[in-house]
Amino acid sequence: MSNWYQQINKTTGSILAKIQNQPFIKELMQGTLPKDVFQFYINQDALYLAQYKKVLALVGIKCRDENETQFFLDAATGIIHVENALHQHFVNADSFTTIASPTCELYISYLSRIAHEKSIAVSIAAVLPCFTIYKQIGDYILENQTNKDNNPYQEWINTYGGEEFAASVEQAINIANKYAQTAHQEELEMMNQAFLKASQLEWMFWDSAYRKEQWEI
Ligand SMILES: Cc1ncc(C[n+]2csc(CCO)c2C)c(N)n1
Repeated sequence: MSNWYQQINKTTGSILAKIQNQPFIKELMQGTLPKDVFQFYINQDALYLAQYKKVLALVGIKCRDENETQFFLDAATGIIHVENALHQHFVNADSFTTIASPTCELYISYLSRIAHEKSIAVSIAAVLPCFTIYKQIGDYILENQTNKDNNPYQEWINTYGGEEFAASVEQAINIANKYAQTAHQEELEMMNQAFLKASQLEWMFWDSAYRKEQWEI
């Protein structure tokens, strides 16, 4: 499979279009997203990132090439530095919860299960939408917004749009494509399923934040 990502990105294109149309993304772009909704998102995202960085570290040590290992371990440490700074900037410590919402729990549990139980190729496919969807959404907002000077969420938008993040996303895609090249049919299908599921979970994560999803019981 010479360009696995190009194919799966095309197949899952309708999910990206649906994310662009989510009220969370529209209001984030307009700067009208209610503060409490954004706060809920940042809080849940902090819980997500705390687990996601461990998943990335696990993916890193499974890689067969030391440059790939370095890439995922750097990405994991990058989360500690960059994203924690962003969260500290936004999170009001008094209202911070340590309880993951049902969707947050589902997403981190899913990634953790895949990284622990499946091959390196499938594990990379599962962690990839986290990179690619945020890049696509960051770029989409930067290209379409008209309020860069007065959007209260500009710092968040700038983190995921633009050049610096693009280089890291490209590297993640290249590594995924490399493993897809030597994957057999059954493994390719599992890669596709993992990428699809993680993309669906990205949609669900924003949807759950917009609804400030709670445990019903
Ligand atoms: C639910 C959720 N999904 C993806 C990201 C974006 N993201 C988190 S870590 C990372 C890789 C290294 O920076 C990326 C792109 C997020 N914040 N929250």
